[in-house]
This record gives sequence, C-alpha cells and structure tokens, in this order.
Amino acid sequence: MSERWTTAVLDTALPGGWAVARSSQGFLCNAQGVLFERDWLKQQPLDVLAEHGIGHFDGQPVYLLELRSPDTPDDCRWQGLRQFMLEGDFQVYRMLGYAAQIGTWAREHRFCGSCGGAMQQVHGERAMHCARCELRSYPRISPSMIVLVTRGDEVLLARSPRFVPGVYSTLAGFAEPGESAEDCLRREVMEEVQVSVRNIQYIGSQCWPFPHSMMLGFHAEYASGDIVPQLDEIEDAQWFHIDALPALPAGRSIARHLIDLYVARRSGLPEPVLPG
Ligand SMILES: NC(=O)c1ccc[n+]([C@@H]2O[C@H](COP(=O)([O-])OP(=O)(O)OC[C@H]3O[C@@H](n4cnc5c(N)ncnc54)[C@H](O)[C@@H]3O)[C@@H](O)[C@H]2O)c1
Ligand SMILES: [Mg+2]
Ligand SMILES: [Zn+2]
Repeated sequence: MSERWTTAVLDTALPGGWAVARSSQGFLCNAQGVLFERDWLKQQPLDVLAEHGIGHFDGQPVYLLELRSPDTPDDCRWQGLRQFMLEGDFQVYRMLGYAAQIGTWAREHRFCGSCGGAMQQVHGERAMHCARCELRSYPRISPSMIVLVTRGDEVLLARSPRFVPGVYSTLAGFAEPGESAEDCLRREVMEEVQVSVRNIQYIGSQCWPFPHSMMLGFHAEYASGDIVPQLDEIEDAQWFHIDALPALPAGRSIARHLIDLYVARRSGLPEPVLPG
C-alpha cells in the first residue's frame, strides 16, 4: 500500500502546510485540486466552525477547515466525497474520507453526551474532552459486514430501492452489540433474504466514510433456504450466473471487489486487488 497519506494529530497553533475545507456541499476545489495553501485559505472569508490537524500528504502537513456554511471563494467549487471515491487519485479520496469522518465526529461532539457541558479537542490526541465530568469521546467507527453469498457458478445479489436503477450488489449490514462478525453476517443474510450460509471466509476490509462504516468483507457459501427479500430494505434479490451479471457497484467499492474476486477465482483469471 502506498504511504502518500498518513494520519497524525497536528497542532493547529503552528502556521503553514496545506488545508482542505469542508461544508455541507462537500470539499472545496479549484483548478489545482482540493489541497490549498493553508495560510491563504484562512485569509478567505470562510465561516470556520473548527480546525483540525489531520495528517500528512506527500510529507506535507494537512489541516481540515470544517465550515458552518458553504461560502465559495472565487474560482472555486464544491465536490462531494462520493465523487472522489468514484474517480481521481485514491490516496486523495482516503485523505478526504478521513477528514470527513473527523469533521463530522468533532461537530457532533461539541457538547458532552453525559452532562451536556462544552467539549474541547484534546491536545495531541484525537479525542474530545469534557472538563466538567471528564468524559472523553473518540471518533466513531461502525463495523459493518458485507458478504457475497455463492452457489457454484451463481452469486446472490440484491438491490435496495436507493440504488441506481438496474444495479445489484452484495448484502451488507451493521454489527449489533454482542455479535461477532460471523453472527452479524448470518443474521443479516437471514433477515434480508432468508437464506442460511456456511463456510464463511474473510476476504478483507475497507473504510467506508459514508458516514463512518468499517466494512468487513466475506465470501460465504449458500447452505439452505429460498430467497425471500426483506420488504423495506431489499427491492429484489436473485441468483445470477457469473457469466450473466447485472450492473454492479462502483469499481473501488469492496462490494465490487468481492464479486470481481469470486468471478476471477471461478474463471481462473488473475485476482483483483482491493484498493487501499
Ligand atoms: N463499501 C461498499 O461496497 C458497501 C456496500 C454496501 C453497503 N455499504 C455500507 O454498509 C453499511 C451497512 O449497510 P446497510 O445500509 O445495508 O445496513 P443495514 O442492513 O444494517 O440497514 C440499515 C439500517 O441500519 C440502521 N443503522 C444506521 N446506522 C447504523 C449504525 N451505525 N449502527 C447500527 N445500525 C444502523 C438504520 O436503521 C438503517 O436504516 C452502510 O454504511 C452502507 O453504506 C458499503
Ligand atoms: Mg443491509
Ligand atoms: Zn460531561
């Protein structure tokens, strides 16, 4: 894996470095991209809610300006995080995914969830602290299982009403307290399509910053049951032959990787690599 982007807790009192700016409209971009000279950006008339020192890109310190409103400096525009996931430099997307998670988490933890007091960023640590009751809050990550259920040359794919028309994907769901990854996977598959699985095989993981999932990806073999889609979540679910697949999710998603990997293995083709 490339190390162009690494996270760090940087001191916002120091000058210099690069900055990205985020609002409800996405990240600020100009013709050069999404990284701005920080000292210049801070002189622009932006409505800054908070600043975070988030890491290094190509060895240079990077800060996040989290904005209250999307005021747009001259020659700039906004681009959503999903668009960075779909195209362009994947390391830039990784940096912005981290920035988005830190910005959202800090914005949602300005007040203590225990006593309601104001919270402050802890110096040198990615944490918010309540001076009144000593509570510390850390960035939130939600473990989620994602699984390709297989039956020989067939794979089980489903579509949610939220998907682009025609697209089918793997099954996924959030872990609940008390579950192992395997428990969650079996429960989600049973809830969403009423199928049971066996031979669960861990494939790999992917950060999914929409808004704070950690996807744990698996292959699992079909064991028993007929597909019965869960009405509110799953619009349709079917077995598809690997030679006759429908439209699939975005190329850099772990959902797509799980499908492409299985097809490659069944077909004796070189295995794809999960972008990371
Ligand atoms: N990277 C990928 O390829 C890929 C593909 C599919 C899904 N995903 C992600 O996987 C995650 C889970 O998938 P899903 O939407 O099918 O989940 P799911 O099947 O568990 O159902 C979603 C429901 O879970 C509840 N929920 C929302 N946030 C939660 C949380 N943090 N913890 C527990 N429950 C929560 C809500 O009621 C929501 O409607 C989502 O973040 C989704 O975007 C990623
Ligand atoms: Mg689901
Ligand atoms: Zn408190």
